[in-house]
Amino acid sequence: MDIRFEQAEARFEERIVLHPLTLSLTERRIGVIGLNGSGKTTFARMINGLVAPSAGRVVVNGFDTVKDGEKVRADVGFIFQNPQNQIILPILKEDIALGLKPRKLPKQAIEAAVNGILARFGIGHLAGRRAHELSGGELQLAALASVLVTEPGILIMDEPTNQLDLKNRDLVERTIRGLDENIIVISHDLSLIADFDRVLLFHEGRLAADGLPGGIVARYREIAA
Ligand SMILES: Nc1ncnc2c1ncn2[C@@H]1O[C@H](COP(=O)(O)OP(=O)(O)OP(=O)(O)O)[C@@H](O)[C@H]1O
Repeated sequence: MDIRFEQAEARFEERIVLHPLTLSLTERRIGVIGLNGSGKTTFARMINGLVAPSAGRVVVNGFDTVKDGEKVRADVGFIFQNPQNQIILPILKEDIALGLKPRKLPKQAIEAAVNGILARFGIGHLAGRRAHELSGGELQLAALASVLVTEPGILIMDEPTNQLDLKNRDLVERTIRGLDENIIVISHDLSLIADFDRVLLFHEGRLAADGLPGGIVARYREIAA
């Protein structure tokens, strides 16, 4: 994974939400923390080009997120804060197959990929279920499956354990820990990122601290106090 922010800034209607940021990310598991409204989601959305920089640029694996937006989005999977927004088609296995449609694979290959990804997350029994019937934890695992079936090189998750009860939170946390993919996780759940390779702390639209989880979480506690 090679993500570069080069003096990249984000503004919404003249208001700076992310001050110019220069940063290179190569670690496999990166956590992003900070108070509400500190700019975390905006930062994450800039990585897959959902938010275009108002100045500077963001380059992902050699591709500019604006000029080569399609290539970047094919390689950067994004799991939104509300997994309900992730599942578009009513039946889970149909929704997961949808992500593979652009590849024009034979029917059997699509079926094998869908069954394989559902099995990987232990939700094969939910294949024929309607998305709105799933519990919060099941929905989060389904969202993971729907994004990872396309094998993105980088996976971004925006508060993946936010709306979950303790049981589902543990399940989703364990699942995230078991992922082999390059991941960037925004989280208010500090235990989730406690053993990550690098943590970024945002505060008032600036990168306030950057390093190993222990020191950065301590700094966050000072800011929050
Ligand atoms: N599309 C938008 N238009 C206008 N303002 C926006 C937009 N998206 C975000 N903002 C503003 O930018 C600031 C940073 O928001 P952002 O969602 O990046 O923060 P965050 O750290 O992810 O917050 P949270 O932890 O609450 O999800 C906020 O003040 C927010 O209101």
